[in-house]
Amino acid sequence: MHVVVNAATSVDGKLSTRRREQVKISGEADFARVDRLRADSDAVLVGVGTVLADDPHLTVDDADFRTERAAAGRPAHPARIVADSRARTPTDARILDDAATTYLLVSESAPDDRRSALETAGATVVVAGESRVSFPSAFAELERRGIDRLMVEGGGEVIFSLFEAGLVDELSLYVGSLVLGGRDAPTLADGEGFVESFPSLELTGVERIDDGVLLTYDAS
Ligand SMILES: NC(=O)c1ccc[n+]([C@@H]2O[C@H](COP(=O)([O-])OP(=O)(O)OC[C@H]3O[C@@H](n4cnc5c(N)ncnc54)[C@H](OP(=O)(O)O)[C@@H]3O)[C@@H](O)[C@H]2O)c1
Ligand SMILES: Nc1nc(=O)c(N)c(NC[C@H](O)[C@H](O)[C@H](O)COP(=O)(O)O)[nH]1
Repeated sequence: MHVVVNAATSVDGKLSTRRREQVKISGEADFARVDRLRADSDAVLVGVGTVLADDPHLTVDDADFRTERAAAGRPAHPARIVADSRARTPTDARILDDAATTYLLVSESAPDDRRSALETAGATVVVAGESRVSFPSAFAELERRGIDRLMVEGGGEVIFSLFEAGLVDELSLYVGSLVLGGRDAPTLADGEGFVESFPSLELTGVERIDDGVLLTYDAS
């Protein structure tokens, strides 16, 4: 599986405010680039933290991109994936509508009633990990289901775990020209943090977009 992490941060490295409210950091051109990245992917993954904070839809906006996918025999939208160990995703979340397939990655500790409520709401549940979703085994299962190109849109907890597991191949980071501040605001990679053997990246691109800059890295 090829994993591309895409996110937008403020110049001080924040994904959103200390209240975890969604902030539109990207401008029009960068959101168009993100839409292209989604259209080129078999699936888009976020953590349950992002679902609870943003209620995202994670579909392709551009009709031409959807037509292109259909012409290639692919569904109009990539599959959507939520990492959600305890099946906390609300059953009325936009990500569960029938616009696209939605996989819910849960752990063995997810309550049965929550699992079946979310299956009834349209999710395809994949169990991977004892108390927390294990991305290596979840990705192996998703690969068996035909997902080769995965886009990850955050948030900071999930992105840290993917770097920790050595599962990131590419990173595209849009840095918007604003300061969000906040010692408790989510950043690109939160989690426990590294104290040694820091993942090192190779800078492959620097491009001005809207009033910010897009940095692309090879991480494999
Ligand atoms: N600017 C951007 O590009 C961007 C992108 C995305 C999100 N955001 C913002 O970021 C914030 C959400 O980020 P977040 O870090 O709180 O949430 P997140 O990374 O989206 O989700 C974190 C949750 O995922 C679950 N999870 C399951 N398996 C995991 C694993 N192996 N490793 C890590 N997490 C795992 C955990 O909950 P369980 O233990 O219950 O499973 C964890 O609390 C929101 O404010 C959102 O607006 C911004
Ligand atoms: N590239 C990017 N720039 C931003 O300024 C921003 N706030 C996000 N945030 C990513 C997060 O995952 C959002 O929840 C989805 O971008 C919402 O996706 P929809 O529009 O509902 O499909 N992503």
